[in-house]
Amino acid sequence: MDALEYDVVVIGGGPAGENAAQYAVEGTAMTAAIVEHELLGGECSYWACMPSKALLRPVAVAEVTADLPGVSTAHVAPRALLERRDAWVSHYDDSGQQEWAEGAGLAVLRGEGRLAGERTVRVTSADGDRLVRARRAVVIATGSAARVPETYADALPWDSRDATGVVEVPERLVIVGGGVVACEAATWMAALGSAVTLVVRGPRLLGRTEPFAGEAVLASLRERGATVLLGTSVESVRRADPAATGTGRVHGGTVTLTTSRGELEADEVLLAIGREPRLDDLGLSSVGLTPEDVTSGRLPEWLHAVGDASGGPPLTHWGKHQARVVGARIAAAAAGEVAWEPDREAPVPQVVFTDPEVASVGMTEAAAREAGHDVVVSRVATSSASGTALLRDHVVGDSQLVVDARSRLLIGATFVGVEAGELVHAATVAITGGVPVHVLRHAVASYPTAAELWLRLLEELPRELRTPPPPPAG
Ligand SMILES: Cc1cc2nc3c(=O)[nH]c(=O)nc-3n(C[C@H](O)[C@H](O)[C@H](O)COP(=O)(O)OP(=O)(O)OC[C@H]3O[C@@H](n4cnc5c(N)ncnc54)[C@H](O)[C@@H]3O)c2cc1C
Ligand SMILES: NC(=O)c1ccc[n+]([C@@H]2O[C@H](COP(=O)([O-])OP(=O)(O)OC[C@H]3O[C@@H](n4cnc5c(N)ncnc54)[C@H](O)[C@@H]3O)[C@@H](O)[C@H]2O)c1
Repeated sequence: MDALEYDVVVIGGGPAGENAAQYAVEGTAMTAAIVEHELLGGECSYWACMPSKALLRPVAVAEVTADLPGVSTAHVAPRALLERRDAWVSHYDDSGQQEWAEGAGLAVLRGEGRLAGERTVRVTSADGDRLVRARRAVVIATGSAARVPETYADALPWDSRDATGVVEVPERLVIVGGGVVACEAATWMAALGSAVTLVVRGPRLLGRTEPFAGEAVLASLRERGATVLLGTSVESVRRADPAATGTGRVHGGTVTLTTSRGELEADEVLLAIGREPRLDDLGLSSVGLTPEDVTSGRLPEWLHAVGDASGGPPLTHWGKHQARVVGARIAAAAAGEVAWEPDREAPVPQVVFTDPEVASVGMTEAAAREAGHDVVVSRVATSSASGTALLRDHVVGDSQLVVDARSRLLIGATFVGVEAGELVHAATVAITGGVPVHVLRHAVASYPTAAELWLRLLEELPRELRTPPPPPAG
């Protein structure tokens, strides 16, 4: 079998894979190929970020109009909302992405990619197998898949693809999980008309964020009619006539869940209990590696992993950042150079697009204390700046900074409420740049913008943090 040859071969054409390929060869004479077995653009473009945010934005705007005298109240129009989603996923057609890739000088090889030895990828498609050799590097960018434990498998539950690709709106929807997918999906499915029940194993929603953030989302979901059962585990699941009807359609008859609080009946059950890197069946053993080697970064110099497949935070912007770093490393190594990288580890921001919005970066207060920081916290109501208060009548939620008192550096921030997703970026910049809080106080926000909340947060810090730390004794 004649092998194709490229400098760089990327397995998986999601946002991480695309960025790794682009950054590795851009401005060089090198060539790159992306191997993709589904839609170029990946989970994010067709079944995750894009459709979910296309569904959530009109819902959020309607919520604001209901809380903003001076405009007529808008209502969600389910059919039009689903059409908006369909437009944002290009009707599940990736020809636009293919054009982008070709324009960027990247080859797209359609088929399933598997490692088949050092610097070698076997691509299997309906046309048969092809070997593709990488002169310099192979990048694993195969993303992640939703977790579906055995208990649920026979009931053919919905996963996030069904929720973002919803076609039939189930009358009664049970969502298992209390994380990001569960909270966001509960928001748009309730807006589409489902009676939503969240079954949450843990004691709170959004367990990895500050407790006050999960509490605000809990109150809001209950206010809009969702039932949220905290501290509840699912013991068994049965379904009448399960049927593989297709993505976003109800997968059969009534589902009965036996939980630690009794039985629940629903027309559909959405599993939102986390994702796992897609590393099985990737031919890792052909180069003596296991999935754990990939997620712990024990890789030979020619092999890289980026995005969800790397086991890092499963977020598009983080995967793309990793991919740009890896791409630049590959390009620099090919030129006999070493890519410049900052000493400070980049913090990972995340925005949860619920109402209220939750945005965070860096460490929570509890994580910072556990890591041994001398923690100072400043927390204010998000409504406490004129610029935030103006945006709607009832601005709910708190915002908080976590500061290391010794270094005066910001190490974490959480914003809940209006413009949270925009407010958090200043925190990301401050942490990335190592800007101490006494300097940050001199970054003046315009009046009356939401960013003035920063002044309120910095004013709440102890006065001694308004000056540089005293020089070390002796
Ligand atoms: C419902 C939902 C909403 C989300 N919303 C957000 C959000 O708002 N913001 C955010 O930052 N993150 C969000 N995420 C997370 C985000 O979707 C992922 O972090 C992101 O898609 C990861 O990108 P990736 O390129 O690593 O993987 P993916 O996007 O999963 O792409 C991997 C690609 O590899 C292909 N592939 C896999 N195996 C092979 C193989 N063997 N051969 C060939 N091709 C292969 C797949 O077909 C796929 O196209 C959301 C996730 C979900 C589930
Ligand atoms: N806006 C965004 O950035 C966004 C939106 C959606 C998804 N995502 C990404 O996708 C990833 C996956 O989202 P997710 O919500 O599926 O995962 P998650 O890790 O956010 O939440 C999983 C939830 O399921 C619970 N859980 C885990 N195992 C369970 C079990 N066996 N039974 C019952 N409950 C169980 C956990 O306690 C948690 O509440 C997230 O980590 C996130 O990074 C991001």
